[in-house]
Amino acid sequence: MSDWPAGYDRQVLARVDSTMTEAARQATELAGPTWICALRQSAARGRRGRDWVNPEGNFAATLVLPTSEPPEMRALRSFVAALALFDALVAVSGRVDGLSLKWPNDVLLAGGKVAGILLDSLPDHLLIGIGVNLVQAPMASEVEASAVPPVSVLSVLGVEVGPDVFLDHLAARYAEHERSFVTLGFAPIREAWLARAARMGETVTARMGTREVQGRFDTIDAQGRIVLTTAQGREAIAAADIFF
Ligand SMILES: O=C(O)CCCC[C@@H]1SC[C@@H]2NC(=O)N[C@@H]21
Repeated sequence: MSDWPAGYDRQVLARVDSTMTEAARQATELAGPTWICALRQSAARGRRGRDWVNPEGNFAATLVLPTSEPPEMRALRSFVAALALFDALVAVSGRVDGLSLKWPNDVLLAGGKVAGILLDSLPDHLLIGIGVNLVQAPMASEVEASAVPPVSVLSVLGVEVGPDVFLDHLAARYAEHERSFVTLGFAPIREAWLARAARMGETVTARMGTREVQGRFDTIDAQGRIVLTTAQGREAIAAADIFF
C-alpha cells in the first residue's frame, strides 16, 4: 500500500453524475488539491464530448488542482497524469511489459486502451479526470470502430484491484511527478513519457476534425505537441485523435 501524499485531500463518493461535474461544483470550496473518486458515475464523460463507459469496479476520479497557470502549462499536466497512471499500473500489477502511453493521454495495455485522461479548466483550477478499466472494458461496439480496442487490467493481467487501493497508488505517484514538474519543468516529464510511448518511429494517422495527416511519429516537442514527419515535411500537432 502506498502512503497518501501530504498536502492532498481525498473523497470517495458512492455515486455521482460525473466526477468532473462534481469537481466543478466543489472546486471553490476545497482547501487544496483534492482527489474526488466515485464508485459509480451515471454520466461519465470522455474526450471530445464522448461518453465514458464506467461499470462498477472500474476506477473513476478527478484531481482538483488549484492553479493560476496559463493554458499551455495546464495542458502539460496530461503527461504528468499519464506517467502517474503508468507507474500506478506497474505498482498494482507488478509488471511493466505490455504497458505504454498513447499520445496525447491514453494508457495502453497489451495494445488495448486501459485508461484515459480528460482535462477541464476552471478559472482557478485544473480538473484532471482519470478513468481506468480495472475490472471491465467496454464492448468494442461501445467505442468508435477505428479506436484502439478497450481492455481491462483484470482481463489482461488477471489482477483484481479495487478503486480505493488504486487511488492510493495513483495519488502517491501523481504527487511525485507533480513535484518534478513544478521544480524541474516539462523536460524530465517529456523524456520519461517518450521512453514509454507507443508506436514511436511508426506511421500513424492524426485526425483533426475533418482533416487527416499521416506521418512517422518522431517525438513530442517542448509544448507537448506530437511531431510527425509527413510527405509534406515535419508537422507539430497540438490536438488530434491518433490512429494506428
Ligand atoms: O476519453 C478519454 O479517454 C478520457 C476518459 C476520462 C474518463 C474519466 S472517469 C473520471 C472522470 N469523470 C468523467 O466524467 N470522466 C473522467
